[in-house]
Amino acid sequence: MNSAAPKPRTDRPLLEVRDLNGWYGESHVLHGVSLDLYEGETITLVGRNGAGKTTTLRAIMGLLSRREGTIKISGRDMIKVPVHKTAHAGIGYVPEERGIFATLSVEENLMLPPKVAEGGISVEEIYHLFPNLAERRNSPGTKLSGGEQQMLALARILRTGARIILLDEPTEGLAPVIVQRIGDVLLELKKKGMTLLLVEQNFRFARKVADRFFLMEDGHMLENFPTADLDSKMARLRQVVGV
Ligand SMILES: Nc1ncnc2c1ncn2[C@@H]1O[C@H](COP(=O)(O)OP(=O)(O)OP(=O)(O)O)[C@@H](O)[C@H]1O
Repeated sequence: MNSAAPKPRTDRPLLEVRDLNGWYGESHVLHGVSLDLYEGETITLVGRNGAGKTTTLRAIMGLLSRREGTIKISGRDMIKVPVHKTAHAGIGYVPEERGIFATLSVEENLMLPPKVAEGGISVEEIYHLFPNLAERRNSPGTKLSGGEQQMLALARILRTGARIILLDEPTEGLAPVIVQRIGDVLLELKKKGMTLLLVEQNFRFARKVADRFFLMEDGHMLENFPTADLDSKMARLRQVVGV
């Protein structure tokens, strides 16, 4: 468990979301969501199915039909930035469905997104971090296991130069040994100073990597607390999330 004392919050968050509202068409889904994410920190959004976790990630990336509120990266307001320029602020999104191109090889999938910011992780480093991707670099996407697809989806974003990575349910449907491997990779990325925003239902996994938990319900952010408080919050989480 990550029980390090929370660092004093005198610095500015790398990602700051204030009073974010989001819509799918006419359907108002996010109601004033706020969160802050500090450089090098990992936070996890938790909540029932339909609470608005994925929508929060999509709203941050500008992938909703309508959003209102404040989203700042390093103090720069992103709401008015065109969607195709969002990634240039050094933020990357790994969606739940992973989006691996079945007919392309591992390496082609990896090289597909352009580099959008300085300091991306090199292909050599990526293959060092994910040795099974190196072994399978010429295999087509169709031949990859779910775990390999998840690693490739993450690796592909790391190469772009993103320093803030939004990861939607990275362990969903994966065997325990692969979940463990993904946890180790995320801890490696934390050591490299990456800033991570996870959506995750697997608490045992999340407590290993997250510094704080953010609890959502019905499109609202209820509260956040450090991972050290997770045990004392379990009854509340059972009530809100149904774990
Ligand atoms: N493309 C869409 N069009 C319309 N409504 C949507 C769409 N996607 C999600 N919703 C609705 O938005 C609300 C929030 O969904 P969201 O996917 O963000 O929840 P979640 O907390 O990520 O849960 P899950 O784990 O089930 O994905 C739900 O009521 C859902 O039905």
